[in-house]
Amino acid sequence: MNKILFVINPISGDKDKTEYIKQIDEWAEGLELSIEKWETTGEADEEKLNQCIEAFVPDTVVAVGGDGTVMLCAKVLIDKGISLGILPAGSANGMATDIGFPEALPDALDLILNGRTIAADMLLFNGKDYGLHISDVGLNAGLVKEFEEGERRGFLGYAKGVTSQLLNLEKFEATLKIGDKTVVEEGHMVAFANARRYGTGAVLNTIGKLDDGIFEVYVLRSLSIPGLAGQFFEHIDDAASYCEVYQASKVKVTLNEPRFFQIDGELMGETKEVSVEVVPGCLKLIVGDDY
Ligand SMILES: Nc1ncnc2c1ncn2[C@@H]1O[C@H](COP(=O)(O)OP(=O)(O)OP(=O)(O)O)[C@@H](O)[C@H]1O
Repeated sequence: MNKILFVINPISGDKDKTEYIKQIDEWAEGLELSIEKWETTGEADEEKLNQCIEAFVPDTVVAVGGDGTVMLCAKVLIDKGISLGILPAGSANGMATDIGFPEALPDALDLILNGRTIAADMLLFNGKDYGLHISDVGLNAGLVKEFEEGERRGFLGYAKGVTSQLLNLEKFEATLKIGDKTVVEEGHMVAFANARRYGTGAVLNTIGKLDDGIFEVYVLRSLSIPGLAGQFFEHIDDAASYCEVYQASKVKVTLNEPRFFQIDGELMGETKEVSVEVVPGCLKLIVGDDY
């Protein structure tokens, strides 16, 4: 019998999960399934989830939450051969959108049961932290910092923080060592993309695939209105001068001055150096029909 573990984040997206749980129960009725539900607590979840998986031994784990919940499950499932599915229920559902998971609960549940899986790559940062989606140093990580502080300082504080980030935008120099090639770039952000778009919908590249054994290093050289518009309307001009995209399986980036760094939306503080390598095909991931 197919065993499915639902990992439910009760606070994600500020959404009450009672309706999700009710629909999961109704869906499972009459199907040859053994299901279990487990709620995240926000503390030592990785360790607790590991124990839960060891005890239940599921065939599939389903993240019911946002990108943070997907990431938690992905980390725990590395090299385990257990499929990962998503019921998008966060404020940011970048990963679910990217791989074509439907937002409607019945459709997402149907995909979990009948969908195709791929052997997805993950990214390993500085030899210790895993990422699945998009991570970066510079502008976007600075905005993540303002957002996190803004939650404590209220909306006005947040707006002030974002404005100051954008008004005091300074370029930095980044030396990228990709294989035996070294390039020096100047810009506002260096992003490491296993996928194509941020949770906000902003598209970083149109060539990335989760299961190609490589990732894209995106350098935002300057902020341009056509460039920003392109990111939101998916008309990325690959020959544009405001950005550059490199493909790599391993990269070391050294900055001339420290900048904020974030992995899949989680702020890692300031840094002058980031090394990234791909961990190929380590995650069995359910994807949408059109992915
Ligand atoms: N029971 C809980 N109580 C408080 N925080 C929790 C709980 N369970 C998980 N969390 C926190 O939820 C975050 C992940 O949320 P997730 O990304 O899935 O949803 P989200 O609504 O998109 O959140 P965010 O907007 O913060 O990214 C993690 O920081 C995790 O520690």
